[in-house]
Amino acid sequence: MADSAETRKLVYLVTGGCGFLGEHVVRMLLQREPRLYELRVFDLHLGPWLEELKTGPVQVTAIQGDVTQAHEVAAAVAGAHVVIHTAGLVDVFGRASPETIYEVNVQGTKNVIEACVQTGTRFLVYTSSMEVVGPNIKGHPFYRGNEDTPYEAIHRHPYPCSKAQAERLVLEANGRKVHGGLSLVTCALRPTGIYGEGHQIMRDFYHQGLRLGGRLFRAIPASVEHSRVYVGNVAWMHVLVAQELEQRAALMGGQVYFCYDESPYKSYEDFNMEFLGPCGLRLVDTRLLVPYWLLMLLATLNALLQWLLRPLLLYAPLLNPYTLAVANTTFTV
Ligand SMILES: NC(=O)c1ccc[n+]([C@@H]2O[C@H](COP(=O)([O-])OP(=O)(O)OC[C@H]3O[C@@H](n4cnc5c(N)ncnc54)[C@H](O)[C@@H]3O)[C@@H](O)[C@H]2O)c1
Ligand SMILES: CC(C)[C@@H](O)CC[C@@H](C)[C@H]1CC[C@H]2[C@@H]3[C@H](O)C=C4C[C@@H](O)CC[C@]4(C)[C@H]3CC[C@]12C
Repeated sequence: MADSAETRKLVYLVTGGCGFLGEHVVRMLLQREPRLYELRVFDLHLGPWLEELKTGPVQVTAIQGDVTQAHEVAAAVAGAHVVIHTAGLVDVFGRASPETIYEVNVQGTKNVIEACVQTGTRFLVYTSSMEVVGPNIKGHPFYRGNEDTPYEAIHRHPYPCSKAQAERLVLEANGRKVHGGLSLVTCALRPTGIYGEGHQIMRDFYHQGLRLGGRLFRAIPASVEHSRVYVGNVAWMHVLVAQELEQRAALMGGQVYFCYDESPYKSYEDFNMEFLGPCGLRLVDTRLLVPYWLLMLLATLNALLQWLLRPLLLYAPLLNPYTLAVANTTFTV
């Protein structure tokens, strides 16, 4: 589409816009949304890379703010046509308290919804997660499932519980009257395990491998499959949903969609090795040496150590009972 001033009229707000996914959403909007007039990037921690984005035709507004603070959210939302809400505390390693996870992921989402209602913003896209569905606490596999597949979504961990609550709030808010009398249109996207440029967990595996002399030790059978999805495709999915939400409000409003892009079904560790192998790491199969019960014991010891050391330092290894259970349960969409 021709780049002309009259086509540029939309104001987008991306919360969590400096995060792993958020940054890709910001860059995708600048590349693929020709109607963009202003792009507001709202985050607790603003990245220095934002400065380089301010030289283009779109007004990029960096807003340092906290989604748990309703007034800061309302100020950022006011005047926006579309909100893409990616901000969240993605913590399954015990770094944050359950209360903090709830405060950010649930209360923060409530604040975004109420800000849309109060200021008249009609379109809200929420970044939910596969974990809203599973794996559940019973370790039931979810094999090539979709949004309609029956599954007992029972959770105890603060992160999936908070994502499930937030997603429900977003979907229930669909159809609420916003300031000005029109209806709010909401949609939630459930990415599976995202990978790509800037993925911190992939970095953590890489550095763990370096510490172990270029080796990573297989904890999960290759037969366990996880769906993974490239971050650029997840960003594109968010832009597509945002662009279609107005024209297809009746079809998409209040709906939830898994995000998957045909990335190979592999175990989490084997999938990571697609990238870590070429970086010089190798995956050593130690399952004969370290049976599952011993892994669970080590994971439990890690959790105990984390609890004991908390007053002194943050000990948050990749292996804990929750991450082991999730890694060890097939979840493919
Ligand atoms: N990474 C994945 O595999 C994955 C998969 C499915 C869904 N998700 C969801 O995608 C979203 C983004 O995840 P990510 O992997 O990019 O995580 P991330 O931690 O890289 O990004 C989250 C961003 O939110 C910001 N943030 C956190 N608390 C905030 C607050 N109180 N106020 C304002 N900003 C705050 C952080 O500063 C960060 O920039 C999250 O909602 C997460 O639940 C992630
Ligand atoms: C130490 C081994 C047992 C190792 O295999 C553990 C891997 C573990 C850190 C990851 C296995 C599955 C990952 C989760 C999954 O990809 C989906 C997620 C949903 C998303 O919303 C946030 C990230 C995550 C919880 C992701 C986190 C890392 C794993 C648990």
